[in-house]
Amino acid sequence: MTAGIPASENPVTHVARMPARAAGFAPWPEWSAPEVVAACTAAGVGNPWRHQVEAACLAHAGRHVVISTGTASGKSLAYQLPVLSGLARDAKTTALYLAPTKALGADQLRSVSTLDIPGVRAAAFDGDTPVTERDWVRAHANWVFSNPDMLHRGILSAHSRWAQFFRGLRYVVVDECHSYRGVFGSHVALLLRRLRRVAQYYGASPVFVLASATTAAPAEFASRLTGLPCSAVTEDASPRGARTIALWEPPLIEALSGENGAPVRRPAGAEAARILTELVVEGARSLAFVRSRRSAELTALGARRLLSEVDPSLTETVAAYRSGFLPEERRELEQALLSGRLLGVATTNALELGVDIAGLDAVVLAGYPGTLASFWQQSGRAGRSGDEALVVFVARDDPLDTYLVHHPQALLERPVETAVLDPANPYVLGPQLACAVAELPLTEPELAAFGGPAARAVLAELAEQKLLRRRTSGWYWTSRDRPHAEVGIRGSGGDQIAVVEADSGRMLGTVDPGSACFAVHPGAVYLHQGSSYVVDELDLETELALVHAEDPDWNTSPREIVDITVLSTERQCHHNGVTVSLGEVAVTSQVVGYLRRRPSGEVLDHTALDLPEQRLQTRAVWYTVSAELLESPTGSGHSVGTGARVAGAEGPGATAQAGEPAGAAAHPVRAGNSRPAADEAAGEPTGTEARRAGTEMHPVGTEAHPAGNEARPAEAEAHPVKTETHPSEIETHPAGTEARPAETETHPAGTEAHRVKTEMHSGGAEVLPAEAEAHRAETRMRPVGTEAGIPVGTGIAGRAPGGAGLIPARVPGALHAAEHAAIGLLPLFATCDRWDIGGVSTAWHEDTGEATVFVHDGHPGGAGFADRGYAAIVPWLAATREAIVSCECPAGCPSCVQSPKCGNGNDPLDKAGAVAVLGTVLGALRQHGEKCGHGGT
Ligand SMILES: Nc1ncnc2c1ncn2[C@@H]1O[C@H](COP(=O)(O)OP(=O)(O)OP(=O)(O)O)[C@@H](O)[C@H]1O
Repeated sequence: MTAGIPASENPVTHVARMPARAAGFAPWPEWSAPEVVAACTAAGVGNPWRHQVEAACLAHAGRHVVISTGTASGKSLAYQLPVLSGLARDAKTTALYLAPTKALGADQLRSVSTLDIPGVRAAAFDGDTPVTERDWVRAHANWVFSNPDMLHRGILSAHSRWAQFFRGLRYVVVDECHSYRGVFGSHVALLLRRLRRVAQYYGASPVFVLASATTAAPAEFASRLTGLPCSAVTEDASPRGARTIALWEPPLIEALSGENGAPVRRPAGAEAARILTELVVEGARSLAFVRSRRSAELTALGARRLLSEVDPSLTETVAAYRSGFLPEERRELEQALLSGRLLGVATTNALELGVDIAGLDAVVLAGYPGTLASFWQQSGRAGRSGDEALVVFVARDDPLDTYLVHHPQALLERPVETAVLDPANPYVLGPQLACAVAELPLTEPELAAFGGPAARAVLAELAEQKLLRRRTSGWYWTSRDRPHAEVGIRGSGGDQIAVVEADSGRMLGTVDPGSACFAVHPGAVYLHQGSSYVVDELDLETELALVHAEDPDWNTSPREIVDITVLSTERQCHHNGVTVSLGEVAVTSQVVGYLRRRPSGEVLDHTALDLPEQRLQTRAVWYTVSAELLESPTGSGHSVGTGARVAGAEGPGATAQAGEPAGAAAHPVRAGNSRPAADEAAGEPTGTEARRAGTEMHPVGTEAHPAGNEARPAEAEAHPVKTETHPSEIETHPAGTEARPAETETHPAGTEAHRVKTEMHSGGAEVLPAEAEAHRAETRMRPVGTEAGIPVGTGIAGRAPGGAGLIPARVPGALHAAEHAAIGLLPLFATCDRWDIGGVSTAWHEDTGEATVFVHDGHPGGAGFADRGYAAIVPWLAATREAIVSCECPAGCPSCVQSPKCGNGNDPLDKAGAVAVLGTVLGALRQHGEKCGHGGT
């Protein structure tokens, strides 16, 4: 695969081999219904694997259980066996199956229906179920396949029509439960509590059977999600072929320079196309996972083009995942791959779930899929018993990907993360409690399931709003209208902005109101099911965005101004000049214009916009560094380029910063992003989504924004996020696309970027104890000290930390760069997408009185990400610093400190300064025994 690549450009940073595993069997449990065993055997499952039997027996015995094993390990049988046996034995028994996507639900329904067990009447009840069939399902189906959205709007809201179904409810299956994270996860957690309450009302207390990709602490997570004590089955006894995993960092392209003259790497999608070509030529059946549908098309196209040069007869063996796969199309694809008619398929993560493809020869992942669970789920598609399989992880231009290819242990040896959710978020609790009370009056003893005191406070507020009434016996819904339609469980709630095609009147999707100015501002490019639209008008009052179909060869990225205010500080620790805090903040932002950029990164123009200010009240983690510590020399006596100028530091903004440090406070640097960043697969069935890519017109740079369009480094297109918010289950794609940061335009700062290299010194690059090992690993892979001009191995464990040695003019760029990278790395600790979070950095903040870097949740009320950041502050910032140091670029590029969505055009950014600041902050935290946080995952 690396044939033809000069040794000096070898993109492979690490190779690992995972041994084969033999199957472990267990006998069919004696309680299994013979007809179920017969049907499974006929379907090819002769003997169940041990973990299947273990989980099935727990469920049968009435214990809530989560099965958390690898890809294609037969998790379905673990719940099918007890459920089907129960249904076959007792005519009154019923079961509910919930999937995060309609497609997965349809797949599972098909698999159950194929077994054709007498007495089992399985049926779907989702947005696609025709109204004429719904009555039949309610009256006759004994296994209902649905999704959380439909449970919320279509089942619980009208539970009396489901009385018979609820009376017999013995099992609730929650499939792919690890996808219930963030705000969506918090909603689903409360939704399941509502389900339990309603079931109880009809006299049922169902057993919950959850299936999950491998995650850390699955029992804990399942218990948090259901509110019930759950056992976990994690010993995977399915057979697996041996796999070789290669980590691949695309080389820098000499001839191209990006934003501010930064170097540019070969796009991961193009690299994946090349690898896929090689694999197809070798006759290997392969899947390439990319981050967006457009990228899937481009990758398949690229591979076909390359194949036409090598062996034209092979071009037809490569296909792209097409949007909106129907179950039959999935089956066709599975068959085509199985039979060898197709050898290579480029796909989004929509094929991660609900597809029975395993035992492939190779899987290519272009870009980190966001979570380790997804990484293993996708790479698990490769591996045939008896044969070697290959997994290639290709890094995108992104700090997290850079970190991972240089720290293989973080990818290959870390326990899979626990999904983060926060059912106590008042923004989620409020609407959920309103629905709960509207379903059935809520009594005092029931409060505990909804968070006790937090629920009480929210109920008091709802009572004040006259939505419900408090009586001695509990809380009662007063309105005749049900609140359900107003509550979007995949977003932050509130009235959604409808995105409508003006000509046809067709509703394409909905956008969260908080994201509308970013996602569907006038002029924005809006993607829906792979098609492109341009927004003509956004009317926030009538909650309408009018669009027309157009596929321009440019993307849009909004620019915004932003401010952040600390509302309360909940936790705080001080460490000699460094303070780390966790609390509530108000982020105000205003989209003031947008850039049109070509996919190459070339900026066409800037258009001003007049849109209202948005306010986001959420949670943030922030750290401050005293001026003394920033300026004082490093512990080793070296200064970090005192007097050095960073790229962009001479721009207008930087000059203002340099001259008036206090002025920086008025113009904080906004970084980050946000929004319900459900995986593409998660949003597959329906959904809306939006992304912000923010920007700021103020001197100091900005990164993203709550939900925005943004430049996606490798694919030059927006990263799809979806939210399921509408009963009709319309699927939408992230509004907006945006250019890749790899700008081809020449930037005056580009020349400066190289100057910085010679001015960097070792100071601030102190290596902290826990990082020493990482450094050693890194040293093995690349000669340290030749990268980025930043020597990295100078630290001494336990030494008193020094200052950052920065002159005031460098502080904004250093903090800005540290913030960009920190946002990129938080997903490693908080199971969020970098789009779920945002950030602001400033050389002086009026609430803290010091240089401050904020990283905040992008959802109202927070989704638990900032809390994870606080808990894992030391490993998080250490990884951030490592990611920057690992990148060989001289002065900052998208692989380390540049953000694709930086509103300020990544200016100023001071890579060496960021390393110095992070080294100093870590030094202070470590010196005080890491009392802040708990050390992370
Ligand atoms: N005991 C078994 N023996 C042989 N094949 C089995 C056994 N159990 C399941 N299978 C087969 O393994 C394949 C994968 O099963 P299934 O889809 O249930 O796995 P999964 O763990 O849910 O997969 P995913 O990781 O995609 O969610 C199916 O084709 C199924 O028929």
